[in-house]
Amino acid sequence: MEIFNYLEKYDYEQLLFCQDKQSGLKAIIAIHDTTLGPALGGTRMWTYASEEEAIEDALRLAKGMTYKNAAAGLDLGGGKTVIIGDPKRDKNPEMFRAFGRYIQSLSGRYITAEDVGTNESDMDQIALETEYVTGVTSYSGAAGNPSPVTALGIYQGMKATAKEAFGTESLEGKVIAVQGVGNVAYSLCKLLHEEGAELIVTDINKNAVQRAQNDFNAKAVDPDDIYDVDCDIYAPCALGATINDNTIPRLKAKVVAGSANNQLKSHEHGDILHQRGILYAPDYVINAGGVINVADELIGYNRERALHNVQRIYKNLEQVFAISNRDQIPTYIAADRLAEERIQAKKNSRSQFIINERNILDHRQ
Ligand SMILES: NC(=O)c1ccc[n+]([C@@H]2O[C@H](COP(=O)([O-])OP(=O)(O)OC[C@H]3O[C@@H](n4cnc5c(N)ncnc54)[C@H](O)[C@@H]3O)[C@@H](O)[C@H]2O)c1
Ligand SMILES: CC(C)C[C@H](N)C(=O)O
Repeated sequence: MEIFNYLEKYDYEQLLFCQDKQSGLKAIIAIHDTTLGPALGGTRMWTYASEEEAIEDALRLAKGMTYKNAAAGLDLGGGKTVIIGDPKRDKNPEMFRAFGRYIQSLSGRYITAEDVGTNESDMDQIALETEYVTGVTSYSGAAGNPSPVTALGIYQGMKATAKEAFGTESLEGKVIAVQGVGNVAYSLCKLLHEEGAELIVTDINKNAVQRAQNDFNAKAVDPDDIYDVDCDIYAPCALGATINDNTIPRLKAKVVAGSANNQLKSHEHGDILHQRGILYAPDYVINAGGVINVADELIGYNRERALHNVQRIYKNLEQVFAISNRDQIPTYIAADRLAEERIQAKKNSRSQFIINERNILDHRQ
């Protein structure tokens, strides 16, 4: 990968490599854009096949956070970290403390939180070294695990998408295929089950599947079969790029709405969904509940306010569908426009986030 060419092409600000031999930390922090404020984005721990794959993931996820935070109306820029390693085998507290010191060295340009492979205890370790971490449990007024709130946002967004696609927001009796029943999707399935939706689930983790079968009467299929099932809604809630050349022709759903980041393998797959009349709820608009929740920590966490703000996802999606209908464009382009307009408006008055000016962190107690 020609790194500077890539950074220039998608206008990234910064890419950092952090190494700590003692703890085994190998982290890549990508800061995409800090026009709206400090970059907030989670830390993913994953076993990447190569360093290049890890860099690419950090970069793609960081850009997604810029758009997510902008579309959610937050005064925050976009960044993300990936830690190379197996979260089940390679984690240790010292690793997250070393990572915390690297975050601290950025003086607030980047703030972290949970993502796939990391949890509240990891954030608590990071918090021992830096204040620039959210989703922690270790002090009063902490937001804790963002996943249930992300699930609430997906649920709201799925209802808005169903209203657009089926003419009713009710999910009762709808058949919903859920790929990956981890932290977010378990809470999502609970809400869907309570509303009377029929669930078909899959996961590479058999225990996760079993739990969904027991708790929500879900039907289970093998991981690769989820694309072929007869359903109304496909909810990708595992990893990214599952909307691609191989899977689109197999989808029976009229709606794609789930929690995974970077669901489209590339932009053209958003075009193909549009041409086929499959309504796509842009990933970073529908899955913003978690970041809206942890961002509230920065101004003194208030659960009621955070949950109230998460309800905005319904309206944000209505706005995306309205732009898409008005301009006859795919929903992913409509969402990008929404986010880019907000960033551009701010850019007209100032560019990068510099810590020594008034900003969202001023409220931190
Ligand atoms: N946790 C949050 O608050 C949050 C917020 C926004 C977006 N997201 C995104 O939502 C997705 C899920 O996040 P999570 O926190 O629930 O993660 P998680 O790790 O708890 O759950 C993911 C699940 O997907 C399963 N999985 C992985 N590959 C699979 C495959 N090929 N087929 C089927 N199942 C597979 C895993 O076994 C796991 O159970 C991720 O893409 C994450 O980036 C999460
Ligand atoms: C809680 C958030 C800061 C991070 C979350 N994993 C996301 O992708 O939105």
